Amino acid sequence: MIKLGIPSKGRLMEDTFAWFADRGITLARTGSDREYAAEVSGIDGVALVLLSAGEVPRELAAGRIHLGVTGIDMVREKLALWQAQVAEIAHMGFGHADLIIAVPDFWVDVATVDDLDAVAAAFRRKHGFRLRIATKYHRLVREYLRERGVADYQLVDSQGATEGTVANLTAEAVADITSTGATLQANHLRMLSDGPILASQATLYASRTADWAGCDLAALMKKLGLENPDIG
Ligand SMILES: Nc1ncnc2c1ncn2[C@@H]1O[C@H](COP(=O)(O)OP(=O)(O)OP(=O)(O)O)[C@@H](O)[C@H]1O
Ligand SMILES: O=P(O)(O)OC[C@H]1O[C@H](OP(=O)(O)OP(=O)(O)O)[C@H](O)[C@@H]1O
Repeated sequence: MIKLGIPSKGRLMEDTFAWFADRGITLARTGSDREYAAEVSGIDGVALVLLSAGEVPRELAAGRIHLGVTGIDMVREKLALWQAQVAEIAHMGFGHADLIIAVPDFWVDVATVDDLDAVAAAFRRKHGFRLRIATKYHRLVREYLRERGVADYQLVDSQGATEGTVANLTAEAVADITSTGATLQANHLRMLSDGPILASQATLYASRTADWAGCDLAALMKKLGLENPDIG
């Protein structure tokens, strides 16, 4: 059996169901709204596992699921050497979101990462502690700022409602996902103009560590109209 892990709720789940339905595979939740059980029809040998989008990378890396749907941001944040552990099979064309850094609107002198760097040094001298950036994307933000030579900052962990941290005075800036920009605007934040740290969308991944014996991946790929991936 190929174990296919998909997000258990929300738009990501609905859009995943629709993406597979367009290709002749019906995924459906069974039981009550609260029961995380599901079934697959239109192809044999595939079992569905419903789980949080954030857990899909770990389950793929551990080989507990063969295939999984989640955002590119989730995989690159959670798996250090993601290419060794998973293969990107298909970008699915939904769940588009950009990981960005945003600062308060009234920081009129800060438009770019270079400006943020300058302000960060001044901030530390003035306040005696490093400028705080709230995020749940620790790995991606650290990597990005290191590559740009920004060092005078600290990350503050925020697993949700990240844009609220500035008004709550627990951070001076945020690094989070944005789609329409409405949440940033409502919280009086403005993204830096350098472009996103990462452009994410929902993606179908295959595990390189799972035991594929007895799994007919070729049949599934054919049904989905995709090339057979090299998962080594
Ligand atoms: N506003 C948005 N528009 C489009 N995609 C988004 C948006 N917010 C988050 N996403 C994407 O949805 C995926 C799941 O994000 P989310 O943070 O909701 O996952 P999660 O925390 O694992 O979910 P759960 O609430 O089940 O724990 C990520 O890949 C992210 O890029
Ligand atoms: O640019 P927008 O269209 O406004 O979307 C961006 C928001 O969507 C996500 O939050 P989500 O609703 O998933 O909740 P979260 O705060 O728990 O992450 C993300 O973390 C932003 O807060």
